[in-house]
Amino acid sequence: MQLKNDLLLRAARGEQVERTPVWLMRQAGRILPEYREVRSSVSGFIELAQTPALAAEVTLQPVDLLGVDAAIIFSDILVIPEAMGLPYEMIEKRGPKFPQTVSSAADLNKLRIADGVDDLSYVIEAIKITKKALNGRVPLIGFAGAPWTIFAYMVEGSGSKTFSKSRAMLYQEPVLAERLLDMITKSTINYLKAQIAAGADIVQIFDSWAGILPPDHYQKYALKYISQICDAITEVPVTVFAKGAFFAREEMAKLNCETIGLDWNMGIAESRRLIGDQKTLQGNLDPAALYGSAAEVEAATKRMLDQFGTGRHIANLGHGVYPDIDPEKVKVFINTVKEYSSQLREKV
Ligand SMILES: Cc1c2[nH]c(c1CCC(=O)O)Cc1[nH]c(c(CCC(=O)O)c1C)Cc1[nH]c(c(CCC(=O)O)c1C)Cc1[nH]c(c(C)c1CCC(=O)O)C2
Repeated sequence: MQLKNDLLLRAARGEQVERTPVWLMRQAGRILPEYREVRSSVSGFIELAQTPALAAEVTLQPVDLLGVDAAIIFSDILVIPEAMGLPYEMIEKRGPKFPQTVSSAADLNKLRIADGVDDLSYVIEAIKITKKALNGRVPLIGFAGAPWTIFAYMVEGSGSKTFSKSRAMLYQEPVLAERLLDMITKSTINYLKAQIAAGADIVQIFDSWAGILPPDHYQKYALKYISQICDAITEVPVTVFAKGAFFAREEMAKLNCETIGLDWNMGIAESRRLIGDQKTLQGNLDPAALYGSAAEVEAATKRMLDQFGTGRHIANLGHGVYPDIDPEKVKVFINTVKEYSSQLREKV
């Protein structure tokens, strides 16, 4: 179906756009009272994510209520370990927890490569329902975690300040680590292809824990596998967001992807210089900027847009929106992008 608003896809491919498209990482979630209401009607996050009609409903909320230029399917990156045989729990106010983890070949031998269709049929179903309900209004973003970030959760069993267990495995058991990374990569390719077949118009790979690896390990244990995913996904544009990987920007420019996400520590002009003009850049307002007054949010958003200019850009925050941000401030961010980026193009 022809999309009515395909700004995001055109910007990703480097085509001319009338204004900069805008969406927010983690837009489907706790910032909206409407989300919390749906969430409270079920036992918790996992039940919500596994009930396709409700997952579709909360995916649509930011499109209807905030006016973003894309929907992102409501799910989590941790559905992949679960589909491989390592279930997770989501502990209220604390985050994800894996009752079992991977620390030996015996643990790894119990896992399988996810096929992405049968194992994750609830996500696929949610995508189909969402696409129908969107009726072409905006594109739908599919996503997955990057292999390194998924590996880190599977080995560690939860979030961590240092991820020292998962980093230790790279030194102590590199062959085992590579086997696990390879299984995650194959599962992720299957999963992203299933999302695309169900209707995802673009996919994003989240490498949230990129920033804890040294550059040589990032190349060997992270980018190598991201690169395999980028090469395998030929159907739709791909965005790679590697939080904290400022040291890898030149290497990332070589990936077979359309868009590179920037976090808020990454300088915009410097990133453009390192990455070149063959990629679209996505980001990168400090998520904490939305704690400012409406006038401050507007000013900060304009400064960001001035720096990106009218080149290849998708506006976003530098990481996910914080749960206690006032949705009104999110609207100021979105509306400023829409209005000011149109004005910038009228000037040239
Ligand atoms: C690292 C990571 C996770 N999940 C995700 C990442 C990568 C992005 C990033 O770096 O933030 C990605 C994710 N998680 C969720 C989405 C939904 C789509 C969206 O709006 O972006 C996406 C894209 C829903 C969610 N995932 C989670 C929630 C909150 C659960 C709830 O409603 O109680 C939501 C809406 C839970 C989650 N899931 C995860 C953590 C650490 C937590 C707990 C902390 C937190 O709440 O942010 C793992």
